[in-house]
Amino acid sequence: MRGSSRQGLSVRSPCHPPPGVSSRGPRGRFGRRWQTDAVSRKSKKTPTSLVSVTDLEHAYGHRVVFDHLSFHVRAGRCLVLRGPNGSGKTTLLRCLVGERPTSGTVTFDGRRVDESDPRFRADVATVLGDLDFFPDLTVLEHLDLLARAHGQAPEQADEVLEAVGISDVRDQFPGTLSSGQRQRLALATAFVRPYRLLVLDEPEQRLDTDGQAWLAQRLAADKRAGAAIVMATHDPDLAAAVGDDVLELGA
Ligand SMILES: Nc1ncnc2c1ncn2[C@@H]1O[C@H](COP(=O)(O)OP(=O)(O)OP(=O)(O)O)[C@@H](O)[C@H]1O
Repeated sequence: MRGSSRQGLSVRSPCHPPPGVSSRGPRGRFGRRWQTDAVSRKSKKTPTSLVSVTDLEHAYGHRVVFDHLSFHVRAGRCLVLRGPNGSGKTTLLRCLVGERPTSGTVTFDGRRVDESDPRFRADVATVLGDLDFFPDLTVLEHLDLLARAHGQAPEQADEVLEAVGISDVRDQFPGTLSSGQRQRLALATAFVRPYRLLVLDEPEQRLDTDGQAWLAQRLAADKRAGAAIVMATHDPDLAAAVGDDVLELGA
């Protein structure tokens, strides 16, 4: 565990605390760039809080990844998770979308998160890790299936393909795509459907410069449209372009 002088946020790394720092003391820190009221030691549940996290802890066996973590995310805001490899960003994102934490609560729109709840699934889009695509569905067929499942017009898949910049591979199978094209397809699976909360794990990875710029613009537009975003990223430019609040996990 490194660093302990923190403004109220509790994040714990898997490592040992330094001398004088309680193993249950507050950890993590606010980024300086984004003054925030969305991340606080004590979660303030307001009518516009879409996501509320209260006293969250997650451990793998005896290894505590974080504890005493409380924050909330409002509609139209983006919370950026930062921190070195292994600091717990993915684990936290997974807890937001249904992985059972060791203790603490996560609510979405006032209800405890339950990934089997159709309302939750309708409202929350995720791009977490490398997605498993059906090997014998084309790029277009994947998006078409998702668009229809979420009640979208048939042309929605084509529009998103165009927007994400992979319309030229629309008839290819996922196994034939480059890694950057796969990432664009992964993002398209979220963008082809409506959502109130978007949860992203390093969405910038494997994107070229144009793709990164487009992604930042798209996420900014999502916020203006009222979506909440929680995003782990190692890209300071993307964080600066989209983030309103930042939660740094230590290591
Ligand atoms: N299923 C698991 N079983 C045991 N330990 C795990 C498991 N998943 C993650 N961990 C451990 O939990 C810690 C946090 O992992 P996590 O993937 O959340 O980190 P991260 O901040 O997302 O890292 P990165 O920046 O590399 O993506 C790591 O030490 C990791 O080894």
